[in-house]
Amino acid sequence: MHIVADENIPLIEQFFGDFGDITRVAGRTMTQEDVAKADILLVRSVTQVNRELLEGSSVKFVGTATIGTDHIDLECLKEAGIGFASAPGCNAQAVVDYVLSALSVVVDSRGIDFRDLSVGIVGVGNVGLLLRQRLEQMGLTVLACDPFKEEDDVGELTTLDKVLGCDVVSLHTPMEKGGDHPTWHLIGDAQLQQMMTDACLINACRGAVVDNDALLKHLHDNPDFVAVLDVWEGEPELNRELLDFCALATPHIAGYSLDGKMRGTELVYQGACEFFGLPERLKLGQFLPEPGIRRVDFSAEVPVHQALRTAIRASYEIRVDDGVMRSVIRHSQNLRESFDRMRKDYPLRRDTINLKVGVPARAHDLQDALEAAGFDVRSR
Ligand SMILES: NC(=O)C1=CN([C@@H]2O[C@H](COP(=O)(O)OP(=O)(O)OC[C@H]3O[C@@H](n4cnc5c(N)ncnc54)[C@H](O)[C@@H]3O)[C@@H](O)[C@H]2O)C=CC1
Ligand SMILES: O=C(O)C(=O)[C@H](O)COP(=O)(O)O
Repeated sequence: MHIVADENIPLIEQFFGDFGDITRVAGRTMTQEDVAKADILLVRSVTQVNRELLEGSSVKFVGTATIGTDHIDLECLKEAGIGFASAPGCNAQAVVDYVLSALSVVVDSRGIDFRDLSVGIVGVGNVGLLLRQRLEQMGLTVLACDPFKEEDDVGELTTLDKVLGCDVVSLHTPMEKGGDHPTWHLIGDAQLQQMMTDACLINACRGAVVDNDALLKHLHDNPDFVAVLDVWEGEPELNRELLDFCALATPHIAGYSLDGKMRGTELVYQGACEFFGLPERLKLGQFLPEPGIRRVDFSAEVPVHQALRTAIRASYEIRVDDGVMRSVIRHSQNLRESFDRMRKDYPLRRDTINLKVGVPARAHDLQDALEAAGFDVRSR
């Protein structure tokens, strides 16, 4: 078989080497010609997989090493009898780490405790549910809405209107233009007006879930409003003025932990094995390297809130990514190229669970709080 894969998906040679020969291509500019002779096509979020791309090709299976599938014309694949797999939940942990790091900056800037915050979650799927569990265990007030979920499965649900009343609103829906509950411009002028003037909006799902023009206007009119954007309407293009108004800005890297990326490859490998009736011979565990920073230790005297902030940022520091983004975009002559370059060259980052946190055996509150935030807590 012939496999055509995006050049930025890790471990393709390791997982797909036994399937056949592999050609790597640039995902953003993938053409009909690139995929013409492929049996298996492996993509990321930057490749639009549609009728036009697949026309006349021999593709039998498409895998996307992503959670989101809005770049894939699923109807077209179904009609053509092409097998498909995505990677549900692969980088959910990384997105939750991203939101926790953003929240740590918000609480610092306000001089408050995490537990003083109410957080509204829009979309309680793999990311939203994990976030909810983490935040509730950490003692924050959480409201959530999701028209497709049952309370028995994801906990108490409320309306979007109520969620918009929280101190922080975090978006975790797919990008969907059609259906009964579309998410395209789910947050527009009317919804922003419903939020508190000093509320914080976090978007780490898809850019167009927020009307970016409306958000920019809102930020102009409400200087205390806080926007944290990982995803941008029309990316890799983005509005430089909007970036300047954001409290934290990153280039669609919320899910970019090494663990999340590699898990994405493993999941599409599993999907391909199932589709072609082949045995699964490989497991991700054999490829994941040891984490760099392995352990931080706290004394019993460290206040819980401070230990949480320190551990969260030792694991993932959103302000570093924000600083890189501002500097790169400020000097960029070519926004598209710069945006994709930051993503391609993204430094190695690990999921929170890889960070061991040492805590004295008698410091039970500290242990509980750090475990709630997702750390591997070792009592000593
Ligand atoms: N910035 C990044 O690096 C990443 C972004 N993403 C994006 O985040 C999205 C969410 O990820 P997951 O939680 O894993 O997806 P998921 O599919 O597990 O959950 C999405 C949830 O949103 C709900 N939903 C759909 N329409 C809604 C609406 N109108 N209002 C409220 N809820 C609605 C669904 O019922 C579902 O429970 C993905 O679709 C993807 O686009 C995912 C991973 C990384
Ligand atoms: O999984 C998703 O959905 C995402 O948004 C990915 O983190 C995006 O990564 P790329 O596919 O663009 O590398």
